[in-house]
Amino acid sequence: MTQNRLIIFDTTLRDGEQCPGASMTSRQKLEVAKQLARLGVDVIEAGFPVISQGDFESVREIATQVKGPKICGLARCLPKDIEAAASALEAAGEAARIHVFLATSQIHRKYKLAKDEEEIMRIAVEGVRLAKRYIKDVEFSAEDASRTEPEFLARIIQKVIEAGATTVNIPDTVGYAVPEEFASLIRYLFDHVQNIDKAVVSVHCHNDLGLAVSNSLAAIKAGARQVEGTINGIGERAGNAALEEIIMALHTRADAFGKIETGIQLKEILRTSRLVSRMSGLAVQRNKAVVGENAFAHAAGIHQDGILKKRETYEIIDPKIIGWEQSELPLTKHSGRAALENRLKLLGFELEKEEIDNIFSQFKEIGDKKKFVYDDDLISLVEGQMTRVKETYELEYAAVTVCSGGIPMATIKLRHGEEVFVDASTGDGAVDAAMKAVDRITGQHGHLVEYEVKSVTEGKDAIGEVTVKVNFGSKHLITAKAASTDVLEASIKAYLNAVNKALLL
Ligand SMILES: CC(=O)SCCNC(=O)CCNC(=O)[C@H](O)C(C)(C)COP(=O)(O)OP(=O)(O)OC[C@H]1O[C@@H](n2cnc3c(N)ncnc32)[C@H](O)[C@@H]1OP(=O)(O)O
Ligand SMILES: CC(C)C(=O)C(=O)O
Repeated sequence: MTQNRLIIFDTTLRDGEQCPGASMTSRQKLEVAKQLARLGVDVIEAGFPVISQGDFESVREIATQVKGPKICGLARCLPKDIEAAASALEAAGEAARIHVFLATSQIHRKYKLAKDEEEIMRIAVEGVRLAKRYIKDVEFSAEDASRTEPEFLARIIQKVIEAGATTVNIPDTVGYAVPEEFASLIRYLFDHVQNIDKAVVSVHCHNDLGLAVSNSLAAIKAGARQVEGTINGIGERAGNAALEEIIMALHTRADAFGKIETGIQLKEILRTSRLVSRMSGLAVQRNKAVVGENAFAHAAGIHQDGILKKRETYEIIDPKIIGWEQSELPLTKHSGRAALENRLKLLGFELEKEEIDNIFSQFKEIGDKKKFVYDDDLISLVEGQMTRVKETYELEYAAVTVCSGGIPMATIKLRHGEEVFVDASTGDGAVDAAMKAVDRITGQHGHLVEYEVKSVTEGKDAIGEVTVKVNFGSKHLITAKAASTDVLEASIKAYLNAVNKALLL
């Protein structure tokens, strides 16, 4: 391996599964392990075999079936743990790794383990030696390393390497470290552990302060050549370092981190994230970097315009290289003309500037009422635009009161050129009352032959599209439509459209 090759150690199936509610069945874990192999991780920590028969079986199954990466099992520095791990990993042969750990910080030594430094040193060395009897590839983790006295940490790391550890892991177990300090600790170990070149230095960061990825990257810059983490950053408490974020940071900012190589197949990243989310039952937050639904969705009009002119104006990663189909430009009230026009073109509509202007103002009105403006909403707006006639009368205002057992009453205000007319009417229902009020102003007398309301999209805030067929005397059966998030408004506008059409005949 070259000096710049970074070993990617995935612990989704061990530390990731420690996330409350993320437990997976053996079958699910096997499926995730196969996908991690396709992703190209170097080591899969498949579980902690001593903790349950289920974990033992799933490590054994993964060790038997998954080829490519090393398969690793976790163990405390206890013979029963090490023996269980060695036994579960047997089928992996040369690809097996055993991972023994022991806490080294003062607080863990004193309160959790009730052991002094020398005892901790002895137990760690004995744990590594015993593991080494079963498996050549032994990783030792100094749990809570970032809160351990650096001098003691350096001594214990030196001793476990002498005992045969091939990887020494420096965990920030409780997510306490900050990047510059963590990088200094790694540099300190390179400077103070005499045999450090005999092992790979690894880091394993937790996210309690939201710094897991930053700390991991700082450690890589300081010389760590194995990084541990999980897909989607799942794990104990606030989780582990998200591997997909580390990988994409290294890929995107080679100028900042140097040319670090990994065996990762970038195009498998999204698929892996989605599989882990489904199998663990843990949803990925929408705004999560790299794999969240919004990671490549641009909502602001200015950004959408920039993206349409040159993707790189607002995107530092090409979403296609990690498995996304493309960036998204969702239409919302924040969108501008550029995004609207682009979407209309993709829907196959070539419209005049004036038509787009009309649709744009209606689009903004809908955007104020609904979270998203969907394609079907747009199609309905375009249809309205195409069937639009010169508006002799325009609706300025409508108020309709309906109360159970009472008589519906509508007040309508219409503009006719410079003039404004207001009138009111009762009716057999809200729509009937409104239509009669329109008739009183316009002098038309329409008879509603057909009336249909349909929802254009799903959801409570969906646009309602109203189609009316109105008879203005036997020869004039006129069809007209209108759409609005308020079906009563759509009904009045549809009827008024019919009246305007009749006036043009
Ligand atoms: C930072 C990490 O993520 S470490 C990994 C954490 N993962 C897990 O804990 C996996 C799930 N755990 C379990 O199923 C259980 O805790 C088991 C099976 C591991 C142990 O269960 P129990 O024997 O009932 O012990 P319990 O969990 O109550 O306490 C842990 C014991 O392990 C000891 N221990 C903790 N770490 C180590 C270690 N690295 N080496 C040796 N002993 C250790 C503790 O001192 C304590 O021993 P004590 O009971 O003599 O005080
Ligand atoms: C076992 C070790 C690596 C661990 O999970 C931690 O310290 O967080």
